[in-house]
Amino acid sequence: MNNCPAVAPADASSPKNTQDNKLLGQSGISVDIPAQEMVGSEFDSRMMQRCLELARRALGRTSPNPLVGAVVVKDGEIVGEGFHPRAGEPHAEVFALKAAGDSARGATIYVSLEPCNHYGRTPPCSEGLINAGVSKVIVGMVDPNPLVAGGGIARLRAAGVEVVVGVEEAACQKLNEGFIHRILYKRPLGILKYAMTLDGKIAASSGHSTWVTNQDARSEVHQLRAACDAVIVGGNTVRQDNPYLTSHQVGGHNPLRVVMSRSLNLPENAHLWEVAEAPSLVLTEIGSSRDFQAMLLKKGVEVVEFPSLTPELVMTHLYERGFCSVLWECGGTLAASAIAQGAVQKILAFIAPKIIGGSNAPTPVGDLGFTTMTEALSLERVRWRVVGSDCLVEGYLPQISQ
Ligand SMILES: Nc1nc(O)c(N)c(N[C@@H]2O[C@H](COP(=O)(O)O)[C@@H](O)[C@H]2O)n1
Ligand SMILES: [Zn+2]
Repeated sequence: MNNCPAVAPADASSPKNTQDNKLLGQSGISVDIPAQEMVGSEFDSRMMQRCLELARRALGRTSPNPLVGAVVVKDGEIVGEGFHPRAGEPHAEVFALKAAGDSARGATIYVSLEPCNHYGRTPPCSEGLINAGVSKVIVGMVDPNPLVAGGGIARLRAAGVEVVVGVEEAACQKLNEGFIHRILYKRPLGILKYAMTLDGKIAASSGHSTWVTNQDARSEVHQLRAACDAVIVGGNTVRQDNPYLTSHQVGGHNPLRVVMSRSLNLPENAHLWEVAEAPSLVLTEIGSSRDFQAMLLKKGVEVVEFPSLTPELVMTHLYERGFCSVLWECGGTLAASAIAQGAVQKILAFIAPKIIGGSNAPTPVGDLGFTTMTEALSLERVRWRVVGSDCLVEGYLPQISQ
């Protein structure tokens, strides 16, 4: 799968989904390249792919910052590499320049995101590159952050550095679709993931659901968790499945495991209350059981009370915590509310070639209030691929007018 995120909305303050399917390079921020056309040589593409490979080493750990990789090339050879490890630490370019040392003078640097041009937690990379004497900068994508937004490229060009923009642009945007969404919409990207049988059920009518999909699909879900900042379930999922929601990867990142429960009618001994491996957060409403809250706090589980617990407010809360991407792994009722409230932009549906039947067996998305097929949400930029014996369908939701 290789598609790019929806970006460049008319109103970037809106948390709702967007139908605007333009590439970042085509809109809002001006970039002098036509999208979809190959920019740069095959060698440039290979170097940019190396940048993305380096960037992925920090998967799940950089929010609210992006994943960025950089490679310094001199006389056709890589002389320095780097990636951004986490917010507050130096940017990818700084690590790559440091590794290159004096060889950076007159060299070309590839970087998957436009070099920054502002004083944030760290100083501007544009100045660092100019001071190091690089002669050419090859950029994957323009930084949507309004503090940068083409300013890094302009600064470099003003200093006489040659700049090429848009090498492997779609792949660079895809890697940072959560960061882009966060910057443009002031919300994390919401990804609804579910696994269902060929007849559209996520469990048997008894509630039994282990396992709908094969091991390959479950490993893919573990990788997905490792790349996300948080994973959300509702109380029903805790009661019925008692999940761990970890990435099951040695040394891999674990997302914050979030439970939404108005009543706190939850089991006392759920796996999610074991926080040695990964942190947990319970979101509830004011007035829910103080005793249960005290028990959770004692076990190290964070509890936050809302006057009214809704997916929309939860996404606002997670944005304020600095998150870029949130995985909804909930049941159908919560999934429907999350979709209706614009808390989901992307769908990942694993479909297993199995039939369970049962008119009461649960389905992935509950009532959306639609009564005709013309109201159905048609996904955009749909891709699918086979994962073991299952099929994974990926797509983006259109904007819902409310
Ligand atoms: N080009 C580039 N390389 C990196 O390694 C980066 N982390 C970024 N990030 C951009 O700068 C903002 C964060 O700045 P501070 O880390 O706070 O100094 C981030 O929002 C991106 O716009 N860019
Ligand atoms: Zn920087």
